Amino acid sequence: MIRYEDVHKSFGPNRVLRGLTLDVPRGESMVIIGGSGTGKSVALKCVLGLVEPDAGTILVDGRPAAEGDREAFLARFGMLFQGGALFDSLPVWQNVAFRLMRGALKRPRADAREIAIEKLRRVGLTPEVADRFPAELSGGMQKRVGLARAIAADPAIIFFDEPTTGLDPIMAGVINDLIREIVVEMGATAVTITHDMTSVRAIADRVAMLHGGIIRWTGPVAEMDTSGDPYLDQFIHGRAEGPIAAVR
Ligand SMILES: Nc1ncnc2c1ncn2[C@@H]1O[C@H](COP(=O)(O)OP(=O)(O)OP(=O)(O)O)[C@@H](O)[C@H]1O
Repeated sequence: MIRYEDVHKSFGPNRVLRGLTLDVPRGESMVIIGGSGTGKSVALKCVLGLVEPDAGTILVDGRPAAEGDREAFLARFGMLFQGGALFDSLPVWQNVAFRLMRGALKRPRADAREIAIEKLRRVGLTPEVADRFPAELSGGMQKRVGLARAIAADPAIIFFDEPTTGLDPIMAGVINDLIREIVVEMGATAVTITHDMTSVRAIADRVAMLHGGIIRWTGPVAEMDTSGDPYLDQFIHGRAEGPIAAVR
């Protein structure tokens, strides 16, 4: 479904992606892990055309990601951004229905509102929340609203960028479980970036570790603990000592 073939990207002298090759199979949940600044976000942005690779190919359903009608291409994606990225000036339901009220996915306002309320319910929020503003909600509720927005248009592919950052462990667990349930029930292809190993175990079918600009290890989440890869072992156990140099 998503295939990276030898993708390279530098910013000036900073060689971030140095031959990224990775397959994300259709309907699977892939979690990308790796240290800060290793290029996880850059890798996702390359798929969406927000960053242009210097070399290599990215295919989505066998077709180059950068080709064709951009709006139709993006309409297939749902995204949950770090920090929720809600519009403060819009009530919750309009945040959820944002993409249903304009562009390729536009539909009548009443329908958009109805879908927003249904998606809010799916993430455990009551219809009363629909007319409130994001600033009136807790961080956990805002994250749920972001999740409802990500699934509003029933996307085939969903990107989750650090979905549990800033949440307490219990709320993080709730969001992890919701993500897992929703991805399974929608049959969506999901790519998640996270530092949170609890999230990895809750969300992933497969894991890919990005280090040194390449995929250092990838495999089913069940094989992560017995990979024998010293980089992966150091990362999943959070050890300061090991082949990955910790910057102090
Ligand atoms: N638009 C840009 N211009 C210049 N440098 C950039 C740009 N975007 C990313 N970078 C650099 O690319 C590197 C990788 O950044 P990226 O945000 O992908 O890391 P990450 O693995 O997602 O990190 P984190 O886990 O901390 O979010 C960093 O060194 C960053 O400074």
